Amino acid sequence: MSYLLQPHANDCEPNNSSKILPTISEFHTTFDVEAMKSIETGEANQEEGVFLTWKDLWVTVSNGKNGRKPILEGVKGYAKPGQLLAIMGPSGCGKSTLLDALAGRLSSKIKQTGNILINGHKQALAYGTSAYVTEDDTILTTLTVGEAVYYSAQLQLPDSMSKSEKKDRADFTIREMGLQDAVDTRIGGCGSKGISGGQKRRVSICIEILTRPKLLFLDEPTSGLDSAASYYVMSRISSLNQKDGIQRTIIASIHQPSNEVFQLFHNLCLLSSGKTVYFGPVSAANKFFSSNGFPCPSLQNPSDHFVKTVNKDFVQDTEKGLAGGLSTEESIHILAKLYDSSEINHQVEKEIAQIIERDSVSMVNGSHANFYTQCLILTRRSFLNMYREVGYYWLRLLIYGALALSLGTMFFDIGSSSESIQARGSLLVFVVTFLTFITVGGFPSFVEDMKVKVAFK
Ligand SMILES: Nc1ncnc2c1ncn2[C@@H]1O[C@H](COP(=O)(O)OP(=O)(O)OP(=O)(O)O)[C@@H](O)[C@H]1O
Repeated sequence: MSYLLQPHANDCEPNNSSKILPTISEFHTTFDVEAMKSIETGEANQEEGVFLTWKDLWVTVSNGKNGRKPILEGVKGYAKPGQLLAIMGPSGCGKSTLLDALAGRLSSKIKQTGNILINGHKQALAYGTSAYVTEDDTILTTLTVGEAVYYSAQLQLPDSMSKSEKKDRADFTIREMGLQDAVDTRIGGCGSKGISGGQKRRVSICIEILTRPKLLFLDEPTSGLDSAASYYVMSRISSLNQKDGIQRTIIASIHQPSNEVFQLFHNLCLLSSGKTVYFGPVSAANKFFSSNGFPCPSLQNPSDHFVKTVNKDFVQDTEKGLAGGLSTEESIHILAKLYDSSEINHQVEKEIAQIIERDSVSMVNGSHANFYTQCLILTRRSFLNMYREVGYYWLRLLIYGALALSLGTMFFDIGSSSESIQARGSLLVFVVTFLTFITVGGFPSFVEDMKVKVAFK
């Protein structure tokens, strides 16, 4: 298992330039007791990873009176344990839709046909086997990194695990994502600076991998990050399998990976207007493009070249051009046709057939905390959030104090005559109305809290 202790050559955190490579002692703490236990007992090897295949996948949406508009047009592909698949393409080509379809998250208004098979069978993903990291980081900004992950662990992990085991899992996952130095730092948001964008992405991923899912979907994991931070986030994700011994299947939609990030992926699914232009090994993509008349110019990032070649949103300068001065539309059409008849496509079809034919174990449903524990944890987390939010408790307390003082002076010593009954009534109506209106002010905070709770499902 010596490879487990090999740090990645460029594993550096951009916000912490003094710490270019983790020290040996850090690596020893990263691969701590939990990882070693699961590796020693062979726990990870006993359980099979998730093989995902999809074929003839069509996704359509209603287009008003004009019938239905296709978003994905008969795409196919596969994802295997221990491998990273990148879904790439120009904006609006259907990356998120494909990811949502594979994760079973499409809304009921969207129609989907075709075969999506998990371990060769049509089955729903069992609880705890998959996780989906959305593009937006839905984390409570008032919590520290440690608190956010620990509360999540208490909510998501089963009651059969003790509190200390949940804490250990949370600590281990934090170290896995390289967040140990930021554990006591608040997440922060607009108005209160907290952890960096890259760290925020890693906290979101941390929360999602707490249940040790074997299938991980990531929607734009590097959006909004500079190239160094993107590399750091993606290299952490790609090294997860080596760290805890779980052979994860990782599928990520990604916009503009740097060359270093691109090389971390095993397979590439390149889409254009919902059609597959290329699906196959990342290492073979360059050869496929160059042998078909679209060589990557020297000094250009291959992934940029692929996306640029299949992007028809902007008029290309055909003189400078794509191969032979073709329009982008024609180039995409040619590439898609050449791919269909290519050896890579045949290999993909063979691979899909082999995955479907394999003998596979059906997935076991995991469990999460029971209703009572969830209520308790959510109340505690919500209280902490409101306690730290200045505008929630403390500003209100100040307003209530000022109001009590002014009402007290106005209605001081109103006596016990019959006129005072009317004054008492007015006071009561005013106080009730005021309290009702000020309660509405707490609604935005409640909505934020709701988003985080929904994200846990
Ligand atoms: N529910 C929907 N109703 C109508 N059109 C939709 C719906 N969902 C997606 N689309 C359309 O499908 C296309 C693909 O959308 P999708 O979000 O998958 O693209 P994307 O490749 O992820 O884009 P980006 O990279 O910009 O996030 C877009 O043109 C979008 O407008």
